[in-house]
Amino acid sequence: MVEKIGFIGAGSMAEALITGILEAELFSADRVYISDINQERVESLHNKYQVQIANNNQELVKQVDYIVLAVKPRVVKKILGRVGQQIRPYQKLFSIAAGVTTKQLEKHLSTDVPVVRLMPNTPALIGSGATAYTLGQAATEDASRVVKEIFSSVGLIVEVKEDLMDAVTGLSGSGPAYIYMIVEALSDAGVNVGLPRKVASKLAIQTLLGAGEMVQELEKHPAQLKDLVTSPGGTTITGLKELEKTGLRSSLYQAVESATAKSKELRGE
Ligand SMILES: NC(=O)C1=CN([C@@H]2O[C@H](COP(=O)(O)OP(=O)(O)OC[C@H]3O[C@@H](n4cnc5c(N)ncnc54)[C@H](OP(=O)(O)O)[C@@H]3O)[C@@H](O)[C@H]2O)C=CC1
Ligand SMILES: O=C(O)[C@@H]1CCC=N1
Repeated sequence: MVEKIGFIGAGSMAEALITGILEAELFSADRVYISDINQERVESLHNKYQVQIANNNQELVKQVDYIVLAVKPRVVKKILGRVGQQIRPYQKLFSIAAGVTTKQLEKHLSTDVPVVRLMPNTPALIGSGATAYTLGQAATEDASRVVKEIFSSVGLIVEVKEDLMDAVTGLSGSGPAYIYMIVEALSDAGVNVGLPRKVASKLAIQTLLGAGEMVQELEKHPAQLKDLVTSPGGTTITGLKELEKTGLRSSLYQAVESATAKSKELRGE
């Protein structure tokens, strides 16, 4: 893209997105700007990716077309209180802060600044992210087109109504961590029954990848694919019985529900 993109907050998620968009060659490093209160962090990302350093958030806003707000939800208000009025209608504000609504963001801006609230996830780092977005009141088809172009370069992107953004945060925003925990637990479980750690980890990861790809490619209901693994009176049904007994399904329901509630709480209203 010929436009410039800048990240206010150069933490984990900004790094995942920067890596993904550079890898996808959507932006060159001379068109990507970062600013962060942590100067060590800024230097480290600059050295690693050759992205441009803005001395502060005000400088960044002056330099770029697209501003990605990638700070923790609790500092959004303070930052936009300082730079919000500087943002011009030809620019676009993309916020990835969990819980913070487009209305809350728009309070600090001129009424005609396009705002998009997004919820990406860390696999964007390797081009396998999942992002949902919703448009603010001044965001038109043009904002939608730009968001799709940028975020489809790092994975899947879907538009949802704003009242679903907290649920997205509980499911796919936080979801990679649930899956990493499952991989770790499966690998430990393999070690528990005698497999060497490396073998157990490799098998756990590939099983997860294979099952994920299969459910995506075959477009079958996951229960149908589960049935294919499950021989009558066999090993799988014995394992599944344990997962039902110990409540894997209800644990996941509960995790997504609590994370969704937390997303709402983070907006501080
Ligand atoms: N991590 C994830 O998987 C995802 C995160 N998000 C959202 O992205 C946002 C960032 O999350 P994440 O990357 O994990 O958080 P991080 O804490 O890793 O990154 C935020 C960065 O912003 C810096 N910062 C704090 N205050 C300012 C300021 N005034 N100006 C500029 N930079 C500042 C922080 O510095 P310091 O640490 O010194 O405070 C930190 O380096 C959050 O709102 C989160 O909800 C969305 C999707 C997924
Ligand atoms: O844990 C968090 O609050 C952020 C939002 C989604 C993923 N990480």
